[in-house]
Amino acid sequence: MVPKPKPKPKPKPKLKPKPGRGIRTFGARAVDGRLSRVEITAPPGKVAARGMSPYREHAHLQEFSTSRPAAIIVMGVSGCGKSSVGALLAERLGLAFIEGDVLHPPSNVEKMAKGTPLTDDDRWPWLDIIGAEMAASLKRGEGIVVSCSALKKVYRDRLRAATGGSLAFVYLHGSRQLLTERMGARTGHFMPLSLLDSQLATLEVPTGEPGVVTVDIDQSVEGIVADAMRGLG
Ligand SMILES: Nc1ncnc2c1ncn2[C@@H]1O[C@H](COP(=O)(O)OP(=O)(O)OP(=O)(O)O)[C@@H](O)[C@H]1O
Ligand SMILES: O=C(O)[C@H](O)[C@@H](O)[C@H](O)[C@H](O)CO
Repeated sequence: MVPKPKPKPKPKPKLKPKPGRGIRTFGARAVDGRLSRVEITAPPGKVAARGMSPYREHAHLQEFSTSRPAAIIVMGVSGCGKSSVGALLAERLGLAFIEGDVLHPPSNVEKMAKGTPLTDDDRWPWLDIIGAEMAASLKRGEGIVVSCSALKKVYRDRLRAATGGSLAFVYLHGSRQLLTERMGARTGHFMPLSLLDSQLATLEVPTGEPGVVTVDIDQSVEGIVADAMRGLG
Protein backbone atom coordinates (compact mmCIF):
# COMPACT_ATOMS: atom_id res chain seq x y z
CA MET A 1 0.00 0.00 0.00
CA VAL A 2 1.35 3.35 -1.07
CA PRO A 3 1.26 5.83 1.86
CA LYS A 4 -0.81 8.93 1.20
CA PRO A 5 1.34 12.01 0.82
CA LYS A 6 0.96 14.27 3.86
CA PRO A 7 -0.92 17.47 3.02
CA LYS A 8 1.47 20.37 2.80
CA PRO A 9 1.03 22.76 5.76
CA LYS A 10 -0.62 25.94 4.60
CA PRO A 11 1.81 28.85 4.65
CA LYS A 12 1.07 31.14 7.59
CA PRO A 13 -0.33 34.44 6.37
CA LYS A 14 2.24 37.23 6.76
CA LEU A 15 1.23 39.84 9.28
CA LYS A 16 0.65 42.89 7.17
CA PRO A 17 -0.28 46.23 8.61
CA LYS A 18 -3.43 47.58 7.04
CA PRO A 19 -2.69 50.26 4.48
CA GLY A 20 -2.42 53.70 5.95
CA ARG A 21 -2.42 52.44 9.52
CA GLY A 22 0.82 53.15 11.30
CA ILE A 23 1.34 52.74 14.98
CA ARG A 24 0.32 55.77 16.90
CA THR A 25 1.74 57.44 19.92
CA PHE A 26 0.79 60.62 21.67
CA GLY A 27 2.51 63.61 23.15
CA ALA A 28 1.74 67.16 24.16
CA ARG A 29 3.12 70.50 23.08
CA ALA A 30 2.24 74.12 23.48
CA VAL A 31 1.06 75.86 20.33
CA ASP A 32 0.10 79.55 20.54
CA GLY A 33 -0.61 79.23 24.24
CA ARG A 34 -2.69 76.09 23.82
CA LEU A 35 -1.69 72.72 25.16
CA SER A 36 -2.19 70.38 22.23
CA ARG A 37 -2.31 66.65 22.10
CA VAL A 38 -0.34 65.55 19.07
CA GLU A 39 -0.48 62.29 17.20
CA ILE A 40 2.68 60.84 15.72
CA THR A 41 2.05 58.18 13.10
CA ALA A 42 4.88 56.08 11.74
CA PRO A 43 4.58 54.42 8.34
CA PRO A 44 3.04 50.92 8.35
CA GLY A 45 5.30 48.40 10.02
CA LYS A 46 7.38 50.98 11.87
CA VAL A 47 7.04 51.92 15.49
CA ALA A 48 6.41 55.60 16.05
CA ALA A 49 8.56 57.18 18.67
CA ARG A 50 9.03 60.84 19.40
CA GLY A 51 12.52 62.02 18.57
CA MET A 52 13.79 58.65 17.28
CA SER A 53 15.66 59.65 14.18
CA PRO A 54 15.07 56.59 11.91
CA TYR A 55 11.34 57.23 11.94
CA ARG A 56 11.31 60.90 12.55
CA GLU A 57 11.27 61.92 8.93
CA HIS A 58 8.25 59.71 8.31
CA ALA A 59 6.47 60.85 11.41
CA HIS A 60 3.33 62.75 10.77
CA LEU A 61 2.27 65.34 13.31
CA GLN A 62 -1.37 66.00 13.48
CA GLU A 63 -3.12 68.25 15.93
CA PHE A 64 -6.12 66.74 17.57
CA SER A 65 -9.42 68.44 17.96
CA THR A 66 -9.09 67.53 21.65
CA SER A 67 -6.38 70.19 22.09
CA ARG A 68 -7.07 72.17 25.25
CA PRO A 69 -6.57 75.89 25.68
CA ALA A 70 -4.39 76.92 28.61
CA ALA A 71 -6.05 78.05 31.85
CA ILE A 72 -3.67 79.71 34.30
CA ILE A 73 -4.22 81.35 37.69
CA VAL A 74 -1.56 83.68 39.08
CA MET A 75 -1.97 83.35 42.85
CA GLY A 76 -0.61 84.51 46.18
CA VAL A 77 -1.23 86.99 48.97
CA SER A 78 -2.03 90.65 48.53
CA GLY A 79 0.81 92.66 47.00
CA CYS A 80 2.77 89.68 45.65
CA GLY A 81 2.36 90.95 42.07
CA LYS A 82 -0.56 88.88 40.73
CA SER A 83 -1.93 91.75 38.60
CA SER A 84 1.43 92.92 37.24
CA VAL A 85 2.66 89.40 36.49
CA GLY A 86 -0.69 88.08 35.26
CA ALA A 87 -1.09 90.89 32.71
CA LEU A 88 2.41 90.41 31.27
CA LEU A 89 2.18 86.61 31.30
CA ALA A 90 -1.10 86.78 29.38
CA GLU A 91 0.46 89.19 26.86
CA ARG A 92 3.46 86.91 26.34
CA LEU A 93 1.22 83.88 25.85
CA GLY A 94 -1.23 85.77 23.63
CA LEU A 95 -4.10 85.04 26.01
CA ALA A 96 -6.79 87.19 27.59
CA PHE A 97 -6.26 88.38 31.17
CA ILE A 98 -8.87 88.82 33.87
CA GLU A 99 -8.06 90.79 37.03
CA GLY A 100 -9.77 88.61 39.64
CA ASP A 101 -10.29 91.51 42.06
CA VAL A 102 -12.85 93.11 39.73
CA LEU A 103 -15.03 90.03 40.12
CA HIS A 104 -15.32 90.42 43.91
CA PRO A 105 -18.85 91.31 45.01
CA PRO A 106 -18.79 94.99 46.14
CA SER A 107 -19.48 93.87 49.73
CA ASN A 108 -16.15 91.98 49.76
CA VAL A 109 -14.20 95.01 48.56
CA GLU A 110 -15.93 97.23 51.17
CA LYS A 111 -15.04 94.71 53.88
CA MET A 112 -11.36 94.53 52.90
CA ALA A 113 -11.13 98.31 52.49
CA LYS A 114 -12.34 98.64 56.12
CA GLY A 115 -9.54 96.31 57.22
CA THR A 116 -11.64 93.18 57.85
CA PRO A 117 -10.35 89.90 56.38
CA LEU A 118 -12.71 87.91 54.18
CA THR A 119 -14.15 84.62 55.42
CA ASP A 120 -14.67 81.41 53.43
CA ASP A 121 -18.32 82.38 53.04
CA ASP A 122 -17.29 85.71 51.52
CA ARG A 123 -14.92 84.01 49.10
CA TRP A 124 -17.03 81.10 47.78
CA PRO A 125 -19.32 83.19 45.53
CA TRP A 126 -16.29 85.08 44.18
CA LEU A 127 -14.36 81.86 43.48
CA ASP A 128 -17.42 80.47 41.70
CA ILE A 129 -17.61 83.57 39.48
CA ILE A 130 -13.91 83.14 38.60
CA GLY A 131 -14.42 79.42 37.92
CA ALA A 132 -17.41 80.16 35.68
CA GLU A 133 -15.47 82.83 33.73
CA MET A 134 -12.58 80.44 33.16
CA ALA A 135 -14.87 77.57 32.18
CA ALA A 136 -16.68 79.86 29.70
CA SER A 137 -13.35 80.82 28.10
CA LEU A 138 -12.29 77.21 27.79
CA LYS A 139 -15.67 76.30 26.32
CA ARG A 140 -15.17 78.96 23.64
CA GLY A 141 -11.79 77.35 22.94
CA GLU A 142 -9.88 80.32 24.36
CA GLY A 143 -7.06 80.21 26.89
CA ILE A 144 -7.17 82.57 29.86
CA VAL A 145 -4.95 83.98 32.62
CA VAL A 146 -6.62 85.15 35.85
CA SER A 147 -5.20 86.81 38.96
CA CYS A 148 -6.76 85.33 42.09
CA SER A 149 -5.37 84.97 45.61
CA ALA A 150 -6.59 81.30 45.82
CA LEU A 151 -5.08 81.15 49.30
CA LYS A 152 -6.39 77.74 50.47
CA LYS A 153 -6.22 74.30 48.90
CA VAL A 154 -10.02 73.95 49.05
CA TYR A 155 -10.32 77.14 47.00
CA ARG A 156 -7.86 75.83 44.40
CA ASP A 157 -9.65 72.50 44.25
CA ARG A 158 -12.94 74.31 43.67
CA LEU A 159 -11.32 76.20 40.76
CA ARG A 160 -9.81 72.98 39.40
CA ALA A 161 -13.24 71.34 39.48
CA ALA A 162 -14.81 74.34 37.70
CA THR A 163 -12.30 74.13 34.86
CA GLY A 164 -12.44 70.36 34.45
CA GLY A 165 -9.12 69.80 36.20
CA SER A 166 -6.86 71.30 33.53
CA LEU A 167 -5.75 74.32 35.51
CA ALA A 168 -2.21 75.58 36.16
CA PHE A 169 -1.25 77.85 39.07
CA VAL A 170 1.67 80.25 39.12
CA TYR A 171 2.33 80.85 42.82
CA LEU A 172 4.18 84.09 43.57
CA HIS A 173 6.28 83.62 46.67
CA GLY A 174 7.93 86.46 48.60
CA SER A 175 9.10 87.39 52.08
CA ARG A 176 6.88 89.38 54.45
CA GLN A 177 9.41 92.20 54.27
CA LEU A 178 9.31 92.47 50.48
CA LEU A 179 5.50 92.20 50.42
CA THR A 180 5.30 94.98 53.03
CA GLU A 181 7.58 97.20 50.93
CA ARG A 182 5.57 96.63 47.73
CA MET A 183 2.17 97.11 49.40
CA GLY A 184 3.48 100.14 51.27
CA ALA A 185 4.72 101.80 48.08
CA ARG A 186 1.47 101.15 46.22
CA THR A 187 -1.09 103.95 46.09
CA GLY A 188 -4.79 104.06 45.22
CA HIS A 189 -5.57 100.43 46.08
CA PHE A 190 -8.42 99.38 48.38
CA MET A 191 -6.39 96.74 50.24
CA PRO A 192 -4.76 98.09 53.44
CA LEU A 193 -1.31 96.90 54.52
CA SER A 194 -2.89 95.88 57.85
CA LEU A 195 -4.47 92.86 56.12
CA LEU A 196 -1.14 91.37 54.98
CA ASP A 197 -0.68 89.30 58.15
CA SER A 198 -4.14 87.73 57.86
CA GLN A 199 -3.40 86.97 54.18
CA LEU A 200 -0.15 85.22 55.17
CA ALA A 201 -1.89 83.34 57.99
CA THR A 202 -4.61 82.11 55.61
CA LEU A 203 -2.20 81.08 52.85
CA GLU A 204 -1.74 77.34 52.40
CA VAL A 205 1.39 77.13 50.25
CA PRO A 206 0.49 75.18 47.06
CA THR A 207 3.99 73.96 46.22
CA GLY A 208 3.81 70.24 45.44
CA GLU A 209 0.18 70.26 44.28
CA PRO A 210 -0.32 69.22 40.64
CA GLY A 211 0.12 71.94 38.04
CA VAL A 212 1.78 74.45 40.37
CA VAL A 213 4.77 76.56 39.35
CA THR A 214 6.36 78.47 42.25
CA VAL A 215 8.22 81.68 41.39
CA ASP A 216 10.27 83.93 43.67
CA ILE A 217 9.10 87.55 43.40
CA ASP A 218 12.44 89.10 44.39
CA GLN A 219 13.19 90.07 40.78
CA SER A 220 11.69 92.15 37.98
CA VAL A 221 8.21 91.42 36.62
CA GLU A 222 9.88 90.34 33.34
CA GLY A 223 12.09 87.89 35.27
CA ILE A 224 9.10 86.46 37.14
CA VAL A 225 7.19 85.98 33.88
CA ALA A 226 10.19 84.28 32.26
CA ASP A 227 10.46 81.88 35.23
CA ALA A 228 6.72 81.22 35.11
CA MET A 229 6.85 80.42 31.38
CA ARG A 230 9.78 78.07 31.88
CA GLY A 231 7.90 76.31 34.67
CA LEU A 232 4.71 76.04 32.65
CA GLY A 233 6.70 74.34 29.88
N1 LIG B 1 8.52 92.28 40.51
C1 LIG B 1 8.20 93.50 40.95
N2 LIG B 1 9.14 94.41 41.18
C2 LIG B 1 8.83 95.63 41.66
N3 LIG B 1 7.56 96.04 41.94
C3 LIG B 1 6.57 95.17 41.73
C4 LIG B 1 6.81 93.86 41.22
N4 LIG B 1 5.64 93.21 41.11
C5 LIG B 1 4.70 94.07 41.53
N5 LIG B 1 5.24 95.24 41.90
C6 LIG B 1 4.54 96.39 42.47
O1 LIG B 1 4.09 95.95 43.74
C7 LIG B 1 2.75 96.38 43.97
C8 LIG B 1 1.85 95.16 44.13
O2 LIG B 1 1.76 94.50 42.88
P1 LIG B 1 0.37 94.02 42.30
O3 LIG B 1 -0.66 95.08 42.50
O4 LIG B 1 0.61 93.52 40.94
O5 LIG B 1 0.11 92.82 43.32
P2 LIG B 1 -1.22 91.99 43.54
O6 LIG B 1 -0.81 90.66 44.04
O7 LIG B 1 -2.07 92.03 42.33
O8 LIG B 1 -1.91 92.76 44.69
P3 LIG B 1 -3.44 92.68 45.17
O9 LIG B 1 -3.82 91.28 45.26
O10 LIG B 1 -3.36 93.33 46.51
O11 LIG B 1 -4.24 93.46 44.19
C9 LIG B 1 2.38 97.27 42.80
O12 LIG B 1 2.63 98.61 43.13
C10 LIG B 1 3.32 96.81 41.68
O13 LIG B 1 3.60 97.84 40.76
O1 LIG C 1 -8.82 86.19 49.15
C1 LIG C 1 -8.69 87.34 49.55
O2 LIG C 1 -8.53 87.66 50.73
C2 LIG C 1 -8.74 88.45 48.55
O3 LIG C 1 -8.88 87.96 47.26
C3 LIG C 1 -7.51 89.29 48.60
O4 LIG C 1 -6.39 88.51 48.37
C4 LIG C 1 -7.63 90.50 47.70
O5 LIG C 1 -8.61 90.37 46.71
C5 LIG C 1 -6.42 90.93 46.94
O6 LIG C 1 -5.23 90.48 47.42
C6 LIG C 1 -6.48 92.42 46.76
O7 LIG C 1 -5.56 93.11 47.49
